[in-house]
Amino acid sequence: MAVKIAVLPGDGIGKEIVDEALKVLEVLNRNFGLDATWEEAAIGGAGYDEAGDPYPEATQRLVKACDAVLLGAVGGPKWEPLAKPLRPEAGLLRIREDLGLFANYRPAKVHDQLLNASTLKPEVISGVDILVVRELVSGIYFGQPRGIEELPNGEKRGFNTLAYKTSEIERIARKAFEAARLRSNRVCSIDKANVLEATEYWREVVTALHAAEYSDVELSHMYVDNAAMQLIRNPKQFDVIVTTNMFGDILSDEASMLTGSIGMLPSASIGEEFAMYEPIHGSAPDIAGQDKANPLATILSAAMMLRFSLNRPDLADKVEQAVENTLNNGVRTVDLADGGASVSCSGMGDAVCKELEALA
Ligand SMILES: NC(=O)c1ccc[n+]([C@@H]2O[C@H](COP(=O)([O-])OP(=O)(O)OC[C@H]3O[C@@H](n4cnc5c(N)ncnc54)[C@H](O)[C@@H]3O)[C@@H](O)[C@H]2O)c1
Ligand SMILES: CC(C)[C@H](C(=O)O)[C@@H](O)C(=O)O
Ligand SMILES: [Mg+2]
Repeated sequence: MAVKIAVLPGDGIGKEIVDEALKVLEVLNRNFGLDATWEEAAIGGAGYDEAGDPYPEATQRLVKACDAVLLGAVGGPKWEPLAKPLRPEAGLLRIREDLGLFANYRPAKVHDQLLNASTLKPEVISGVDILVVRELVSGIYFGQPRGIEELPNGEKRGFNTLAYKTSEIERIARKAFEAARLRSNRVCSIDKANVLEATEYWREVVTALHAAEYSDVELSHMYVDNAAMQLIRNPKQFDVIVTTNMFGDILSDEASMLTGSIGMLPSASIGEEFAMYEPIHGSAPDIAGQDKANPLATILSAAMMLRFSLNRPDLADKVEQAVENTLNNGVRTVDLADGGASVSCSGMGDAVCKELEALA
């Protein structure tokens, strides 16, 4: 079946890493019977430069006409002086909201070949397989009121609102319980219920839903400060983590370091109707344009896209196997090389394509 992908490279290393994922899709088209086409559009700083809008109308139309969206990354110092709504990050938040992508799956799986890329002890991280399920379209990122205002005494203050409705908590918790049933059947819900009412209520709703519909799944609760510590102390205690937008943002970057590099973590953002796939990392301005970013998070995001949106779990398995084989061969981008020999971003993409071709 012919499928169409909206490709949004974005800024910084975005184009470099997305190009490598597209090479992988080309191999699948050529050798594995995938029938995918794609069309590129601008988002983030590129959208602002092209159309004065970080989520241009043409991009809005394209993403809704496609079977899935593949995104690189947005942001960079060039756009930092702009007002918040014009900044690249606003484009990313708007596409998530516009497409209703409330469930963000961020798997942190340790590859044993990369044990020495992590600063943590091998016995602590070997076998780690965590799925962070992050709420993506609500919480403090979207709560109203927000802003920077002047107080009567002339002092200024910045403020945001953290709020969660029952329906928003239930739908993300449901996704986490359902994911857990297909894995090790454990969910840890992470909150700050001891201080923040919005997450006190989060805990209450997760607990009630669990009792009503998912009592076969083992549920625990943890405060986010403890969770940040436990992720480093004993990450294997976690299977599925479900948490709020901001805590999920922070904890998934932390979890990525169990795998050796933030360049290893893919993600899928899913709603009722649309889905978008992107690495969890940003546009890495410090290495942009140097062909040294790790493209594996993006290639693995494309694998998630094949599995969840393009109805080709068989090809997702092949791509993941090709990545595994590439790592087995000792191929490393600089972030994974532990001071040893490394390949470029495109070198890593080529190596994965070669392994993929060998699986045909
Ligand atoms: N989803 C997104 O598009 C996204 C995510 C996070 C940050 N951002 C934006 O990206 C810009 C830079 O943010 P930041 O520096 O805080 O975070 P970042 O994730 O871009 O980079 C953090 C560090 O990780 C490294 N890194 C990131 N991706 C890598 C990869 N694939 N291979 C090797 N190294 C990699 C970078 O070189 C940098 O040292 C900001 O404008 C920020 O808002 C965008
Ligand atoms: C760039 C930013 C808006 C984004 C977020 O905070 O969600 C990023 O950090 C991410 O993790 O995708
Ligand atoms: Mg982030």
